[in-house]
Amino acid sequence: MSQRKLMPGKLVVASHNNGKIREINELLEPYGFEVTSAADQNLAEPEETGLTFEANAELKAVAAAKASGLPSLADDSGFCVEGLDGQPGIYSARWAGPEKDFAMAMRTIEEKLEAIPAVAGADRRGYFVAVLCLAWPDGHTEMFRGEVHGQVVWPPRGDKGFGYDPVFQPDGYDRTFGEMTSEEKHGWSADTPALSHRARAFELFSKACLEN
Ligand SMILES: O=c1nc[nH]c2c1ncn2[C@H]1C[C@H](O)[C@@H](COP(=O)(O)OP(=O)(O)OP(=O)(O)O)O1
Ligand SMILES: [Mg+2]
Repeated sequence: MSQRKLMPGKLVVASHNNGKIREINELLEPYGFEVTSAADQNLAEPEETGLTFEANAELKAVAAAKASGLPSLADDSGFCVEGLDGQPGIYSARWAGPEKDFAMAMRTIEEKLEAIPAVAGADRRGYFVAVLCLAWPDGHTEMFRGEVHGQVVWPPRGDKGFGYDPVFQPDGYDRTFGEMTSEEKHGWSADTPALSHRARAFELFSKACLEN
């Protein structure tokens, strides 16, 4: 299917996560959209019944585009730990429970890694995934995936980000995402074009769908 450009105008960020909404707003900033979020618009939070990041990103984007009548950009993301066979993965938000307790979710990861017998040695590599899906009210969608690989560190460090940021140290850096400003997390201050999973997916999205 051919790629469709997104014309300047109103755009819904189909998310209820403030950390994500803030980052996506920063990434969209240069393009001059009139951005609102699904949270601002009181749109229902769809049940994430998909078994992949792609399926959940599409379901959130399509639901918001249908409900708002506006192009809608959803992000489905998560943290995958190699030693835990990719968990929590698509269940990353759910591991934090209804109270969105990420201190607990980070502790759960560490406890599961520490429970792995020393002979095997826990594989502490991990990576974030973000899939961005843009949906138009007529049902057309475009999808982009970004990943960033690194290590799970313990104890958590830094309070600048959200979610699992304090326990993730990207390859080539000695600080966690929790210790980075959002400019650094996006990759804007380094010579890499994009660093975080979200910034990497966004870069593909902007090249395909936005006027650069
Ligand atoms: O850059 C990140 N830094 C730290 N943690 C992150 C990041 N990106 C995703 N994560 C974790 C936390 C989040 O809660 C979950 C995504 O779950 P996910 O269902 O995609 O988002 P969500 O339920 O929080 O909000 P919503 O679905 O309304 O967009 O993975
Ligand atoms: Mg969610």
